[in-house]
Amino acid sequence: MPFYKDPSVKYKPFASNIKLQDRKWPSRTLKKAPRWLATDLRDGNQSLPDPMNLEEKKLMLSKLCELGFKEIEVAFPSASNVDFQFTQYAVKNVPDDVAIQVLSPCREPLIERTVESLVGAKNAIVHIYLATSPCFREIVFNDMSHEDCIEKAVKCAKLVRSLTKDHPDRQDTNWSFEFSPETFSDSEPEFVLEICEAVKAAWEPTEENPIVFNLPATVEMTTPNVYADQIEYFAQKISEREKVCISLHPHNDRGCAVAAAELAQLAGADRVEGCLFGNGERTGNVDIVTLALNLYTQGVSPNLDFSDIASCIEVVEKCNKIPVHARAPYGGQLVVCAFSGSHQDAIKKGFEKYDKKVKAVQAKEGPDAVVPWKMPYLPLDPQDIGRTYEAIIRVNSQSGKGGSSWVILKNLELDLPRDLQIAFSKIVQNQTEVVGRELKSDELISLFEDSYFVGSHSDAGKFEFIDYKFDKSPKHSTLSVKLSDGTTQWDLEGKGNGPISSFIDAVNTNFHTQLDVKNYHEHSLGKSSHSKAATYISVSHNGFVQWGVGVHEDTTQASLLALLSCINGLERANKFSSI
Ligand SMILES: CC(=O)SCCNC(=O)CCNC(=O)[C@H](O)C(C)(C)COP(=O)(O)OP(=O)(O)OC[C@H]1O[C@@H](n2cnc3c(N)ncnc32)[C@H](O)[C@@H]1OP(=O)(O)O
Ligand SMILES: CC(C)C(=O)C(=O)O
Repeated sequence: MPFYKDPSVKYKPFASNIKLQDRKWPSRTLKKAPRWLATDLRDGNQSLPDPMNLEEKKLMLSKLCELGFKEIEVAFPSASNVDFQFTQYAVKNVPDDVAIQVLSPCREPLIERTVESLVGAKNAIVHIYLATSPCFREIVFNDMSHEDCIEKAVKCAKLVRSLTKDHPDRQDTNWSFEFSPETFSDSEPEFVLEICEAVKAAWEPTEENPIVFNLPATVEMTTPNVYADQIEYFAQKISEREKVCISLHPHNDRGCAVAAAELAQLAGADRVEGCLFGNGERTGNVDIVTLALNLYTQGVSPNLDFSDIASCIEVVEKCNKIPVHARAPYGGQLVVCAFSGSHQDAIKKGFEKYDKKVKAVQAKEGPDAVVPWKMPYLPLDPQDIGRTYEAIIRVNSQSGKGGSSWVILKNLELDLPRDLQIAFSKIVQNQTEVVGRELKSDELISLFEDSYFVGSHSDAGKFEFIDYKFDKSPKHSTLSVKLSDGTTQWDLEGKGNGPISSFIDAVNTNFHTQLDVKNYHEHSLGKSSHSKAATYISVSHNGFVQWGVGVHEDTTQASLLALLSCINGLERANKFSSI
């Protein structure tokens, strides 16, 4: 098959059929959430290679309710017994404020079976569809005329009416009605209006219980601005607008479903149908997670709760048996991760500034005060959707010092001084090249502890710390320190104006070395009275610089451990011998 040099011989550009005067949507912004309809159990389910079994359907339904959906399309009840029975399960089990929606084609026996499945529901929406576009009328319905199409839709609307709101035995249910002119976006706009007016007249909606006209981009065929124009045109022209709820049902064939849904809401739509993480026919239905969190990050409540996105992903993956893409907006595993050095640097600095601001504002205004989010590379605070900060920064060969020091800070609470960050990042870089992949957090932590002999690794070097005694005098302090290498024990003594200089004196005198302290940093760990001190020291010896880290409840011992860490580092690099 050729990939055409001139595709216009085969594909014609979408001929926009809208003559919209004075369009309003381009200058509007989204200020409130739409009514949402989750169709994971219908459009989502019908497109799965392995449709959900009963247990999976129950799990999905319960998750959708928990997320806060108030309208859920649970099935196509005339398709199978499983769909029928599941609708009855939903009737009995959804909370009273949730409306169950089901779908049927415009085929009378199927409509009857569909409505039967809803008997006993508190709130039910019967949804019927009929394709209206020239392509479908010609190909699927064998040249069905406009008139025949309208007649069929009206007949079915009347049938639904007689089986629901006009049925004397079914008055305990709050019945609503939805009509979808399927393939709306490829249909003649005037014809869509004509068929919807006829269906509306047959149903006779009220302001309190409007009819839902769901206007699907059954197949996405053009740019989202055209869909927005089509919706604005319909919204302008349909009569009794207050008795009509305009619903969107965008598919994602061109990858623009989210944009199309957003622009079409600006154009006047009230409601959006979609699926979690964009499951659905072909490329999927519009992704409701993205739409909702797009609103959230603009400061608009989506009226859906994604505070535990991980459990949402877990349910979606279990029920659909399709993984959520690692780059799916907001939820994807990699979307809050930065591997590259400059991104990590910016995020690390961003968190330092933000945390400082939060502390200052909360000290002034109380612990519940919230600071507006301003963070390079992260449009959403990962904590808001239940993701931990540890996952944000991950380290591979593209990372710089900021990434590995962030992981150490978040896991060990060690706030490494800049020069130590640089020294450690060289060790990390070397290791990522050796293994040829990302280093996981626990590998980085081990690498750090091994390199600087901290924590449980403090015994890994040649010298082990046994004990010390420090006599402070105004002129010259004296330090006695016991070290061991497992076979020999050294009792060293040195003088200086503090424990560090005394230790250096003790080592230089005993081992005939010329150690010189270059850097010293210290901070406390933890907030309790048992908090520890973390000390970072670098020493030079014969032009070679080695960093060491010491952590201990006793500040002096923390410094001595850091010095011993330096000596063990020098020893390991064969740099700890006298000249
Ligand atoms: C865009 C959408 O997602 S629409 C929803 C689609 N979902 C599904 O189809 C899932 C459930 N469907 C099913 O299980 C089956 O299709 C059933 C049980 C409903 C019907 O099965 P069948 O009777 O075997 O019909 P079949 O599946 O072949 O459907 C095609 C028939 O429906 C007709 N049809 C298609 N859409 C509609 C409609 N909206 N209204 C009326 N008839 C329609 C077609 O013209 C065709 O009729 P024909 O056989 O006279 O040519
Ligand atoms: C039934 C309708 C709403 C549909 O699924 C579509 O057009 O994609």
